This record gives sequence, C-alpha cells and structure tokens, in this order.
Amino acid sequence: MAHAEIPTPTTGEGKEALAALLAEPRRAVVALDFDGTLAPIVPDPEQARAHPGAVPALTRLAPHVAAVAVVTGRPAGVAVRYGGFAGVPELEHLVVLGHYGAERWDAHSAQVHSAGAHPGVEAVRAELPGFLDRNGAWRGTWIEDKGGRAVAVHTRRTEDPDAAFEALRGPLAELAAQHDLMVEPGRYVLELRPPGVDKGVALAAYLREVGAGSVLYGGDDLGDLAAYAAVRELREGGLPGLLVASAGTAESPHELTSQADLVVAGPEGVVALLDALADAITGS
Ligand SMILES: O=P(O)(O)OC[C@H]1O[C@H](O[C@H]2O[C@H](CO)[C@@H](O)[C@H](O)[C@H]2O)[C@H](O)[C@@H](O)[C@@H]1O
Repeated sequence: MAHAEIPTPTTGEGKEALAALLAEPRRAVVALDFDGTLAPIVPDPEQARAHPGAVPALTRLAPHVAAVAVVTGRPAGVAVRYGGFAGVPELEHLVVLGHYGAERWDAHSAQVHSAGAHPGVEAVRAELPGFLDRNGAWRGTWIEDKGGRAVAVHTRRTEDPDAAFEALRGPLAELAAQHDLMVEPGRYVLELRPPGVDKGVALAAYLREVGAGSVLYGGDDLGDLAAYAAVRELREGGLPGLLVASAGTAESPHELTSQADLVVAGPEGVVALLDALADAITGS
C-alpha cells in the first residue's frame, strides 16, 4: 500500500522541526488540542467526540515517540471520555493537560490531578443565568458548566453567533474582573477561568519533564496561541518545534493560521498527518 505523504511545512523552522522529528522520533513530543483539532466542531459541546481516526492514528504513533499529550480547555476527564483515550493499550503513557493546564490526567494511573475549585468560578456559576438575562444575551446562548475551574458561555447556537458573542464580550470581561477571573475567548465561546496558567505554561513544563528533543503542537483556536508562543520561545533556545493549525473554515482564527508552519484541513487533516508521520517512522 502506498504511504501517505507528509505535507510540507511552509516555513524554514517548520521544515527543520519535521526533519528533527523524523530523524529522532523517540525524542519527539506530539501535543494536540482536543476540540477542533482531534474532534470535529459540533453545535452541542456535549456531543463532541474524537474523529474516528484519531485514536487509531495516535496508537500507531505513540509507541515510536517520546510522548503524546492532549492539551485542552476541557476538564481533563471530559476530554478523556469524549476522546475515548482511557484503557487503550498503546496509549498507556498518554497525558491530558486539561483546563488549560490546571488539571492533568495520566493514562497509567487513570487519575486526574486538579488545582481545585476556584471561589470566583463558583460565584460566577451562580450569578451567570441572571447576569445573561440582564445583559441581553441572545436566545440560544448556552452556559457550559465545566466544574469548579471554569464556566463557558457559548453563542454558536444563537441566530447570529458573531453578534451574540460580541454583545457579551464586554459585560463578561467586567464580571470576570469582579471575581479575579479572566476571559478566554474561543470559537463562539467566552470562558471565565482563573488566570495564572495557560496552554503555553502547561506545554513548556511538560516538555521539560519528558526531556523533549523536538515538539509538534497542533491547535485550532485562540487558546492555542499560548502554546504556539511557548514553542516559538523554545525554538529560539534550540528546540525544534513544528506548529500545526487545524483549520480550513471561515471561523479559523487568522492569528493562529498565520503563525502556523503547516495548515491542515481540520481534524480529518490532523488524523491524516498523524498517520503519515506513523507511516514514515515505521516504514509501513
Ligand atoms: O482547548 P480545546 O480542546 O479546543 O477546547 C476549547 C473549548 O472547546 C469546546 O468548545 C468548542 O467546541 C464545541 C464542540 O465542537 C463547539 O460547539 C464550540 O463552539 C467551541 O468553542 C468546549 O465546549 C469548551 O469547554 C472548551 O474549553
């Protein structure tokens, strides 16, 4: 059977990083966002599931690289469930860094370690329904209860998701500030969460922990920019890093795609890339 071709990165740094990954895969870390990268975007966040090819592709790749990690805004346990990541023999070293790094799930222990609930989040959860009514939230605006570490307000299912999103940006920023929280904007979602950790901090710490010799990071949204920045900084220090954007729709943020070394067509493209890497590494 013919090998799938690995798409060529468009930047020099990306080409170097891909070469480094392929030259020494056992030193490479593959880190991927969940929603929009491993899982197709769907209207109802509770219905999001990993692309059917995601776990098979990761299981092909994982035994040949230093580590595979999922870095997500989701609570770690939710990403594990929606991803189907638990109890997969070849993924026994998988790590899921959830809540933008405030939580961690390790496949070998199947335990989640969390920074614990934040009082500001608890207060906002209670206040939010009335707050949205008073601030003219569009019909269809939906609150995602993410436990004690974040609460998310989604506008995708309103009649005009962009207008509904913009109308809530300012009011939610004020509400967040009153409770010592920050607003993390995403694809038709505004999340209120504690500051102090982001995907960049989480990824950099994990790469140090495993002694990465190179990294591939794939993401699709604004929350991934911190991880991109961390990889760029590590590149300056000599660690080869390949920045992949899962994109291809009008809502893919330009801030992200313009910084990527390689843009692929959504989760389908991410899975094809992982499969092509596995083919190249294993020679299969
Ligand atoms: O860091 P991620 O893994 O990308 O998670 C970010 C947020 O993703 C989810 O929302 C997004 O996906 C939904 C399902 O496809 C979609 O309906 C929504 O419009 C997107 O913003 C999730 O609901 C959030 O909790 C995550 O933090």
